[in-house]
Order: sequence, then structure tokens, then C-alpha cells
Amino acid sequence: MTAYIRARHIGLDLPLYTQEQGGVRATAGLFLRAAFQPPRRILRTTLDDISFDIEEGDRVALIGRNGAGKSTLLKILVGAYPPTRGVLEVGGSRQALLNLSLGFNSEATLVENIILRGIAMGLKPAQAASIAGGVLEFAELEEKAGHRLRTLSSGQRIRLGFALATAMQNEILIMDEWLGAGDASFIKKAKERIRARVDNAKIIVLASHNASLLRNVCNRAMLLEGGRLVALGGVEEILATYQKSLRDGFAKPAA
Ligand SMILES: Nc1ncnc2c1ncn2[C@@H]1O[C@H](COP(=O)(O)OP(=O)(O)OP(=O)(O)O)[C@@H](O)[C@H]1O
Repeated sequence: MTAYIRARHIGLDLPLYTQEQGGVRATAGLFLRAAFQPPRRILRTTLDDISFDIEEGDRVALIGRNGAGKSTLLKILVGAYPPTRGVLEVGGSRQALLNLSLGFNSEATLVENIILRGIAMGLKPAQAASIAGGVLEFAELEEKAGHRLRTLSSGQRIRLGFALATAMQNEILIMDEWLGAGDASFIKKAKERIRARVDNAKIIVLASHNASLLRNVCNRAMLLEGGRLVALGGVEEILATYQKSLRDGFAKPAA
């Protein structure tokens, strides 16, 4: 099957909860306000009117300043947020390498967590159970298979999340800057695995502020600004447009 991602005028509104702010003298009333004035819920447009085609072989860098909407767009691409407007079509199996410890159940054991997350990733229960041994081995946590997840250190949790998220090769890999966690030998092993997954994926979408990583992995780039797609093209060209926009101000939305 040919892998693709097509976005047509997609937009996302997210709820924001705001509380009226009092002055310093009103600080005494803080608790009363919190009790009697519940936060106001407003919808904020986080992404707007984004259209693009990503085809097999594309390795796309998502570039933009803090708050531009990169992570939010990645979450739409993995299916975590359905777009409020527009149409998103995805062909091919997807895997996110985003928040590696998200979605774990701290009261369940490591094996139970692997099976639950495996099912959430689209595996059948028997398939999910069959990958548990390999995941635990890669994470170097075999002796903790039956322990509750809450007994792991934060680094061990990330190792488990990484081992699970990269256990299988998927056609579309959606990731943000991956920061190594753990000791040097684990980081080396993890980099080798991620390189293999990146090399064998049909499509990559990678959000990062690291220009050399983007140059190394990607052949196309999209520049986001204020929740809008303002430029798309080759990596060098878009990195130059981004540097210029940091110096001179906002770029104009792409036609
Ligand atoms: N769950 C949410 N609810 C409301 N607003 C959100 C939510 N998540 C993100 N935002 C807002 O959406 C905007 C885009 O955030 P996003 O995390 O996508 O930016 P980013 O480009 O990935 O930034 P960074 O480079 O800092 O990681 C920001 O203004 C952020 O405050």
C-alpha cells in the first residue's frame, strides 16, 4: 500500500480556561473568587486553514517558533485530536514517538501496560502479548515484568515507552525531537533503533528546533507561524525563510 497524508484546510479549536485576575490588593479574595467564580471556558483557534500533501518518500521537517503549533499538528496527524475543520486523510500504519510515558497505567504491571498500549496501538491482544518479551528485553527491565509501573524510575519509564513505541516498524513515523534518557549504552542502542525505524519508514514527520537534525533526516519542510502554514519547500530554503522571519518578523501565509 502506498503511504500518504493529505490535509485540506484543517483547523483546530481548543478550549482555554481563564480566571479573572485581581490586583495585588485583591489577593485576599483569591480563595473566594476560586470558589464562586469558576474559570471561563473560551475556544481558541490553535491551527487554522492548513493544507498539504505528503507522499511516500517524504521526510518532512516541521519548523516554527515556540507555540507555533508544531506539536498540536503532530497530535492531529497521529489521530490524537480530530480536526475541528477540514479533512485529513492518512494512508498507511502510523506510529507516534511523542510523549513516551503518556498513557501508561501506574497501577498495572509492566506486562499489562505493554499489552494495553499495544492494543491502543492497533495490535490484537495476542500480538500485543507476543511483543512483551522483546520490549522488556530492549528496555532492560525483564526482572521487573510483574512489578507495578509506579515503582519504576522516570528514566526506566521512558525506556519502556521508547522500547514499546519502536517495537514495530510502521509506514508513517511522527516524532518530535527525541531526547535521550538513560545511561550512555541505552542512548546508543536507542539511537541505532531509531535510525533503523527512520530509514525504513515510508513517511517521516519530524518537529524540531535542531537544524542539523532536520538537515540530516528530512528532505522537505513546512514552516508554521501562529497556527498557520506560512511556507513549504526544501529544508534549506525553509530553514533560511525561518531564520529571516526570526530577524524580520512574521512570514506571510502560504498561498
Ligand atoms: N491542550 C491545549 N489546550 C489549549 N491550548 C493549547 C493546548 N496545547 C497547546 N496549546 C496552545 O497551542 C499553541 C501551540 O502549541 P504547540 O505545543 O503546538 O506549539 P509548538 O510549536 O509545538 O511549540 P514548542 O516549539 O514550544 O514545542 C500554544 O499557544 C499553546 O499554548
